[in-house]
Amino acid sequence: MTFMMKNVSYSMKQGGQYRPILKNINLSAAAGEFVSIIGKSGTGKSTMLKLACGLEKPDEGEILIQNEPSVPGAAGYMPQKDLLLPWRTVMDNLLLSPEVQMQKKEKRKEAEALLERVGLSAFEKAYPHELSGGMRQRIAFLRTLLTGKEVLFLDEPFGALDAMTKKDMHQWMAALWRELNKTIVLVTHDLHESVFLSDRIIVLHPSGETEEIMVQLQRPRETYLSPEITELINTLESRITHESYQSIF
Ligand SMILES: Nc1ncnc2c1ncn2[C@@H]1O[C@H](COP(=O)(O)OP(=O)(O)OP(=O)(O)O)[C@@H](O)[C@H]1O
Repeated sequence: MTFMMKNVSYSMKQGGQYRPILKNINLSAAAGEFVSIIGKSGTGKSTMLKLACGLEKPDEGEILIQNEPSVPGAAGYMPQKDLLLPWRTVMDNLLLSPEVQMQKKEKRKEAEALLERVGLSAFEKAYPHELSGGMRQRIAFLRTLLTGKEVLFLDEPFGALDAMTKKDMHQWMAALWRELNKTIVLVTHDLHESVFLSDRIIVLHPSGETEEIMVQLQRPRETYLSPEITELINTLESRITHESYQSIF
């Protein structure tokens, strides 16, 4: 497995007391796999990603990226907010990460090629405020890609986009993922998005338990709500709200 979380538990200090957030989590992704994490708000999805990429340490358990303990920088991470620096151009934003800065010359060439590949070359010298929301998210994703990591953790990258732009982004992401053969773990609230993009979907319950649903739809997938897609979305919705997974804490 390219990414693995084994028996991970994590609690957080809230109001002077530690409260368990994640309990005994087991999660993995094989090389080139696309895995989504869904679940009610506050169940700990973003926390799971921060643990996965080494930004937080678990109370118990083990987290491995390509068979090595996860440390910051072992994987690519795209946080919820795109965090493009407003005073830097698109190119300068792309070259921002410390690991990219170390090989700036090669990475600039790679960045140019990536911009070309996704049709954004004309915006190399633009500033973030000159871009649409969808473009900003594309640039933020390219910045994560430029780190050259095999495993990428994406926290709700399309959450703030309107429905039409989101649909375009889903197709864009699906095509790019297929082409680049990266391992992607995505947190999302959008069930259609999880079905459209994923090989496997993990439902994180308020109890801290997880449940796994395989998506066996052929690729490339329909962008409209076909009966198969609708059925899967309904299944996911019923799993998220399932009675037997009420909080045990
Ligand atoms: N800095 C913090 N200090 C204390 N508690 C926190 C902190 N950040 C998050 N939490 C708590 O940890 C729990 C999990 O938060 P997290 O953001 O991981 O959930 P989530 O499933 O990603 O939520 P959402 O879907 O709303 O983004 C929540 O109950 C939240 O209140």
